[in-house]
Amino acid sequence: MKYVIGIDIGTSAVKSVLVSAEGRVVCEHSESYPLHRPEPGWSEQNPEDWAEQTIISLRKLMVKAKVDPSEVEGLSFSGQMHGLVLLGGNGQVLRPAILWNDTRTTPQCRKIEDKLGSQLLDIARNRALEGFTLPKILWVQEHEPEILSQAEVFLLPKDYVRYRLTGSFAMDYSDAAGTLLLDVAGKAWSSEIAGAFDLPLSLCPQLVDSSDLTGTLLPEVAEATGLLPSTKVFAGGADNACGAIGAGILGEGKTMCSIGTSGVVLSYENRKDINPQGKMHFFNHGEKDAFYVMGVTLAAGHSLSWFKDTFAKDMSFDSLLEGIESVPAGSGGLLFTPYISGERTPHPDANIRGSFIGMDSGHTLKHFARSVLEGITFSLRESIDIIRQSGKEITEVTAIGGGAQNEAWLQMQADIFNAEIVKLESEQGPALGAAMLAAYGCGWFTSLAQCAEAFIRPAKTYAPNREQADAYTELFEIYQNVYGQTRGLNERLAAFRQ
Ligand SMILES: Nc1ncnc2c1ncn2[C@@H]1O[C@H](COP(=O)(O)OP(=O)(O)O)[C@@H](O)[C@H]1O
Ligand SMILES: O=C(CO)[C@@H](O)[C@H](O)COP(=O)(O)O
Repeated sequence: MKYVIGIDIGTSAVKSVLVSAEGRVVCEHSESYPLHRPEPGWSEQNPEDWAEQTIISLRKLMVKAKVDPSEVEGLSFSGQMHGLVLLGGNGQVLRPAILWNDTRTTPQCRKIEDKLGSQLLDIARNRALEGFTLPKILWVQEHEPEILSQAEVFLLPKDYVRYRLTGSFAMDYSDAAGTLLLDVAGKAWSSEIAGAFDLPLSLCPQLVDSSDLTGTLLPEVAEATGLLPSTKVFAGGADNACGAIGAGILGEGKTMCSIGTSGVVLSYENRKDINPQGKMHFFNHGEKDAFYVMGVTLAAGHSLSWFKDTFAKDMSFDSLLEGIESVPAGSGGLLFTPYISGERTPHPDANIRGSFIGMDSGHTLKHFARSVLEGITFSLRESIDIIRQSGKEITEVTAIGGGAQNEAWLQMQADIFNAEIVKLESEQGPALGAAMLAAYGCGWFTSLAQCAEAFIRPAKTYAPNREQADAYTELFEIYQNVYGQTRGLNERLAAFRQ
């Protein structure tokens, strides 16, 4: 039997999956690492933790799976997007990585908009958002100039791990698209954008396609993981691009909803000339020369894990959510907005914070749990609506990520999105997508779409329930009012956030 490995460098953990030539996930292993919040709004991780835990995770995967290392032909990566890793001349990490959910860079975003004006949307196809990489580089330029002056190259999280496994630098287009330094349609680093901020283009690594071979394992890594040094390492892609591959979003009209730490609604796009005017992200796909539009809820799964850790620490997700289907739509008049770390789509606002509106003495933990799920799903519906307004039809959505494990939540997505929800046999979309890039890169298939036919298996479909969907249409309208009604209050409260 032959195998490939997909490695997802997530925000909370690295997940490795061993996938057989028939597309069966025969073994998986996960190792977590900490996230540091040294100041309000900051979010950092230690790149060494990603590298160490990836090696540990691969070793444990190989021990558990008991397969001969010679049967593992290749591996590839999926990674949390946008995180800035700055490396010096010897490849040493110069400061902790600044992550996608770090919101310190509002002034740098305004600076980018002022300097580039409409050029930004014309070239990078995306607006300046706190989570993207260029604002983070400008923050370091302004606050830690001595660090930037030592930097030889910047990488994104999975590129750093790949560098540690192979010794070579590269970045694929799907991840480079989230830096704001890429000419997305032209597939090249933008000298206009880099030049506007006095950044040398040499800071940007070599660009590759997601399925390109970037090397083989360093001998010491092979020894530590139990793999062979000849194991082929393919570039990989952004977690959302890999999630799209792992969910079979490989053709016009296909849409997915991923609920991980963040939440994402993503739709395939093969036209490179569309310009969503910054309302949605527009990024390169992991499939060569394809694209996707995407809306992001910053704290989707994170809202639920925050709620559980704060109010029901000793409960598992399953026990917290047990019986929520018996709470009616609208959670007894309780409405939650998931803005606990600010928001992106449709409100790019680092200052907004979440709310529970309508708390009543009759509400129980179950009402709160259901309203958290409803608020997260309403926020994702806002992205669905923007995509529908752009002329795309969305009648079916493939659900992936940790949030796709709960049946009641999947039914709620069908009711709130007014679309059929397809659950797959494995909700490990990004890691599976990374494994598919390796399988395609190894030449097992002639296209990713052919690989998807062999690897992706739908498990169950959830159809909208008319009565519930009608109730949600009314509730969604109320939900959409909360942002405007609470924005001013949150601006005033920001001074008290310590
Ligand atoms: N049993 C479950 N039921 C519903 N949601 C869950 C369950 N387990 C995890 N989740 C949600 O999934 C999220 C983690 O998803 P995952 O895709 O692993 O995230 P990431 O890749 O960002 O680390 C958690 O924050 C939680 O909200
Ligand atoms: O910032 C974005 C996309 O633009 C996030 O989707 C990150 O890529 C990480 O997401 P998780 O998979 O950890 O939720």
